[in-house]
Amino acid sequence: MLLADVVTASASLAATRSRKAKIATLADLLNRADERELPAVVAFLTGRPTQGRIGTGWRTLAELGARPADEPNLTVAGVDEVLGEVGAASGSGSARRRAGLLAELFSRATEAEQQFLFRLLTGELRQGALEGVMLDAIAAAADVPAEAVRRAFMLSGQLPVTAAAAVTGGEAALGGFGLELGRPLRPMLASPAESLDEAVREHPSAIVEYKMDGARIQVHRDGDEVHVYTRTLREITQHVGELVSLVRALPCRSVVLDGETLALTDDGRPRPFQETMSRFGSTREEQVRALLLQPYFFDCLHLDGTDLLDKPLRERNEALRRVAGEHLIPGRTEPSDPDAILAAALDAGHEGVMVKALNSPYAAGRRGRAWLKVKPVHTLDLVVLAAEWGHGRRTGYLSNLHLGARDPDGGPPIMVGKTFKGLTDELLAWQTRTFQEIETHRDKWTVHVRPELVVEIELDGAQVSTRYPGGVALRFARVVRYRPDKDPADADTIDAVRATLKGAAQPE
Ligand SMILES: Nc1ncnc2c1ncn2[C@@H]1O[C@H](COP(=O)(O)OP(=O)(O)OP(=O)(O)O)[C@@H](O)[C@H]1O
Repeated sequence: MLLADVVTASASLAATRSRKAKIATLADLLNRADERELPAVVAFLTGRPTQGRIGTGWRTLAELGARPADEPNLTVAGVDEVLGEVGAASGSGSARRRAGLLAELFSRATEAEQQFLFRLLTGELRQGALEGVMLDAIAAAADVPAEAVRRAFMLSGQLPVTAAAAVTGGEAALGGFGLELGRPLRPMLASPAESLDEAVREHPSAIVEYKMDGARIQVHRDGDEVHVYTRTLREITQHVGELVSLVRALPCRSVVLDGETLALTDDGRPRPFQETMSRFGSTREEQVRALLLQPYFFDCLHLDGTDLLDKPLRERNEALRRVAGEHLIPGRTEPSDPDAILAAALDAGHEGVMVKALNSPYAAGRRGRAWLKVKPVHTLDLVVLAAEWGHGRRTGYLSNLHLGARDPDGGPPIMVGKTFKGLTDELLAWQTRTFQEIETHRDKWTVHVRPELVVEIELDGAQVSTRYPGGVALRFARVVRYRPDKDPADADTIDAVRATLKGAAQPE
């Protein structure tokens, strides 16, 4: 298949808002692709080359300036191979080698292909929102139930692998995906509840536990081998030695645990989220010693040879207590007084509580109602689109953030407001540096960036506005923290922003 076919499909995806039309375009393309190139086609369209990030900066690519070819002749397989070589280049002279390979690739691409490759390599094409559409397209192309595709994706975490299995082996191949020790699966997520009362009414048979203010971890142990993954399935084993030793000492042979990790202050309050996240990228010994992470487990997906994913929480809970009883998330009870647990959680500096239905299976990768979160402070996770240079004390710093909500149909983020509130001096310095690394262009006041960073914003709801394309604007927005554990695909949608309109119209 020619790269040009993928580029054309990508353009038609961008040109329509209809989910049905997108699925039809994708299914048609998948059907035309050769078995061997199918994974690459899926990877390119969802903006994630199979080789992962190639470590190519925007500037390097912009400087290539290759004259475009007249006729399309690049194949998907050919491009995939070159990107593989680029990704594999290491050691001395590797930067030059990478630039050489890319220059050669770009010189063989037409103008439209150059633009596509550029956006693919800089991560600009990465549209997690397209994932749902792609899952349905795979189901349509392979003529298998969408649920079977979704389940395989949850277990493998990889769309290209799922697509190849669906198209080559049908439902039987998809059914072959199980929980595999050492292969992380997408974590189960929660839905917001209006209030604790409402949540408890919805799940009369439930447990309530703290929603702790840390970072999600998934731990796999097989014998002595332990792996630790983040919410986005990034492996962080080498950074969290203390968690590895702790899990290795648990009374079992094999286990998969789901939980939250954080470091506490001396008086037992959560340390700032930024500090916990910084541990995920560092092996510096002094940093490790200064910030010892503790795990707080809340689910057990596998124990000693038995998969528990499809078992009800009640049963998973028993396994969890048996294997990790000393490291449970606090508060966890079948509540007689849920309000007291919520009060205690807030008192201890956490966000709120979770209410989880005892009869529910573990729905990997799903944001369902089996888990309800109750948080008194309303926040939204939004994507940073740009920032303006500050004034006065903030001269020289990128300050006022332009914020976007996710388009549920897979389009680019939709701007909903700006804020410069809540930024510490440290964050100002950090964002001034970081934004210029992911800059796409700038004008006199504003530096525009690739929509990669997710920031958590506290707000007083939204108001109707003609200033922004989504018809809504944030009210009294302020930055709570950056969310490096989230992809833009995890950001809140424009619908979630609109859902806060009502509250804004009726101040308490
Ligand atoms: N007891 C708990 N059970 C499940 N998740 C918990 C718990 N305590 C803290 N968490 C965190 O909350 C997240 C689940 O909430 P949710 O599904 O709403 O994801 P989220 O969108 O990341 O939420 P938020 O932005 O509110 O942290 C988990 O990813 C985990 O990091």
